[in-house]
Amino acid sequence: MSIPPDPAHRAGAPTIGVLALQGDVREHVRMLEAVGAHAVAVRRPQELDRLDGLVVPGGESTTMWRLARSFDLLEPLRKRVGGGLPVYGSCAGMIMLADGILDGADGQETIGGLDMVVRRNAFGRQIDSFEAPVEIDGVPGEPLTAVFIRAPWVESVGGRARVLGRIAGAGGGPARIVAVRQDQLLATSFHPELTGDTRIHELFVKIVKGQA
Ligand SMILES: NC(=O)CC[C@H](N)C(=O)O
Repeated sequence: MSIPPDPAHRAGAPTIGVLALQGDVREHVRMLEAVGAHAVAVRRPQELDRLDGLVVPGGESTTMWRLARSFDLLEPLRKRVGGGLPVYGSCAGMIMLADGILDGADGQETIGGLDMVVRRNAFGRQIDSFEAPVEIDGVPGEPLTAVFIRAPWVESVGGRARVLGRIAGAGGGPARIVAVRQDQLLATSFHPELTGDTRIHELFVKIVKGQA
């Protein structure tokens, strides 16, 4: 079945979906609209067809995985990612894009596609939520103020995955990877949609348009 073009579609604006199973969907829709994309919430497999890009929001990755499975979205999502759909995953969304997870719930699966292993809830109890300045490759200007909420970090990347940003380790510990890109896939441990800073969404829209 083909879906008629959306009348709200602005000329030249890419249509970017926000996976709306769970998590902070509205905030991403707002940010995407602010940077000139046409943003739509998606929760059905056929809604993936008309997308130029997709955001997988933060939330809770175990719940998101379970819902994706019961809405029959996991396989269609994997197919679209495998076919080159640009996807940006934030926090739980980063977990959903990872090829491997540590400390996942029993049997927890991901969409995958990004050659990295992430550790869920990695930053530990005392600092469940915090903000830190992060410099991101490809994001000009001041370091971003990154908001971390029970965030994962990236243990390792392989293949064509490229580290875009790290934060200094707590108490002199090792720096931790918090932003990764592999071709048209982008992932951050943090939540840019919760700040007024649109630079990560701008970068993603450029990736969608083939300009970055
Ligand atoms: N803010 C978030 O998205 C947190 C992610 C969450 N801890 C998870 O494992 O899914």
